[in-house]
Amino acid sequence: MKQFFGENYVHHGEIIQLPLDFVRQLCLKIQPERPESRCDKDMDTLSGYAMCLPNLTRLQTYRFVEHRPILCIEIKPKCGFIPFSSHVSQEIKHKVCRYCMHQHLKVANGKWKRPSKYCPLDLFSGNKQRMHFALKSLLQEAQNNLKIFKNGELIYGCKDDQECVSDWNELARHLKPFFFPSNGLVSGPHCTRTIVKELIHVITMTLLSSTDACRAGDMKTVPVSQGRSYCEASAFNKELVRNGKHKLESSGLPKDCLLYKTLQAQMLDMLDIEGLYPLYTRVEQYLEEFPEERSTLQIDGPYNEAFYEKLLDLSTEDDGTIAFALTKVQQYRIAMTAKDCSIMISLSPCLQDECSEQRPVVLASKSRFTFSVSVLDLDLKPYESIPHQYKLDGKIVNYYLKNVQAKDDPVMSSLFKENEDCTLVLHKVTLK
Ligand SMILES: O=P(O)(O)O[C@@H]1[C@@H](OP(=O)(O)O)[C@H](OP(=O)(O)O)[C@H](O)[C@H](OP(=O)(O)O)[C@H]1OP(=O)(O)O
Ligand SMILES: Nc1ncnc2c1ncn2[C@@H]1O[C@H](COP(=O)(O)OP(=O)(O)OP(=O)(O)O)[C@@H](O)[C@H]1O
Repeated sequence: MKQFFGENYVHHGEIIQLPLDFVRQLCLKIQPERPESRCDKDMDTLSGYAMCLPNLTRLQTYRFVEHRPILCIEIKPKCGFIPFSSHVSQEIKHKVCRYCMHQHLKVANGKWKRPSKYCPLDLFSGNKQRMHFALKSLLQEAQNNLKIFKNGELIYGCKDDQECVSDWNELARHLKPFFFPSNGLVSGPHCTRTIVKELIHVITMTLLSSTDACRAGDMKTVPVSQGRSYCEASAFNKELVRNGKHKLESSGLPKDCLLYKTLQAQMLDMLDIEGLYPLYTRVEQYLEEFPEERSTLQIDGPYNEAFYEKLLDLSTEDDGTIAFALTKVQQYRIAMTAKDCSIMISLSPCLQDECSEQRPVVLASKSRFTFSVSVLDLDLKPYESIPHQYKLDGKIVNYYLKNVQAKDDPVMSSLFKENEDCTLVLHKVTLK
């Protein structure tokens, strides 16, 4: 993933050996702390190996400022484009993004209590107004897309499935010394709003800031212009339409910022899961016939130079070969990974005379910060998860069409009203 994001933003960690007894004890200790929804996954307690990663809630580049207070904002932006593939069978997928559709299914399944107004297409638009709206929406309903840490400790966002810290006044109290160090701002709702605005501004600027070159930088996946640059379900878009404006601005992302690189990696999903699934089936059938080929085809790695070279073929013309199917499957896995990773932005206050040209600096109205950005959770999504992706895609779209779009449509909604007359009411009956 370093090829896509750049050397400095991906921390591959180090493999370390641990005593088995320590791992067993650790597993027992963390198990009760794990969110319920994650309990289907277990820690590997038998290998005796672990990955040691740097603490990304800390600044990554300038160790000497480590003693300073540090803020870290973690954003899981999710998929920032609407599929442009001709394999898409439902028109709605060309209009409403997956995140916005998925919100309805997640609320119905009880994963979240309320839907979020966040739409990834607003964040990835590069338009400051839309980005501001997206970030504000994340602050209103953080779900698993936003966390804020102060000195490494979670101060805002969901700890687990149940417990969420989302009090803006409390957040402002934590942030005030960072943004208004010499005070001068009275507390109250105005103060809270001002601080939140400052925070959003700083996040926007860091997300749009230049990052170092990466190897895949010249790899033109797909121009953003090919798909729709806004999502019809975005609350920002709906508000514009209500106000009689129909053209949504998309300023485009600077080509060297981390959001742009993330989006390019996501866009390696060129065929959409609907176009990809038959290719996955082709690979599966081939493997059934020639199981010994699995390692030659590098299905499970090694993710080396040869693997990377194959990813560079961006053609979408299917020549019926296994090679074509496999390339698309592996590109899809990269895209999936980029759709589910998190961006960590660490900020540490600095004084004007301490800021040199070598250090990236972001300015707020009354303070300035040195910062670092990193990408987290970049282990490649497994080949085996493709059938699950295919099923989930169908579920998300069908749920949306049945329960959301149908209700917005006047003809369908009258059908629903008629159906309401047929509601079966169950009464409790006491048997004597
Ligand atoms: O499919 P999605 O979009 O729901 O993404 C899953 C995430 O749900 P989200 O939508 O972000 O709430 C999901 O997030 P949570 O664990 O629910 O916070 C995981 O990141 C999951 O990845 P993996 O299967 O654990 O490797 C993610 O699964 P993958 O699709 O990335 O495999
Ligand atoms: N190196 C790190 N530095 C700081 N925080 C981290 C680091 N790695 C993970 N985290 C925190 O832990 C959370 C979960 O991490 P991550 O998503 O990588 O785990 P996972 O592999 O998906 O978890 P699971 O074990 O449940 O499968 C992240 O969202 C982040 O808040």
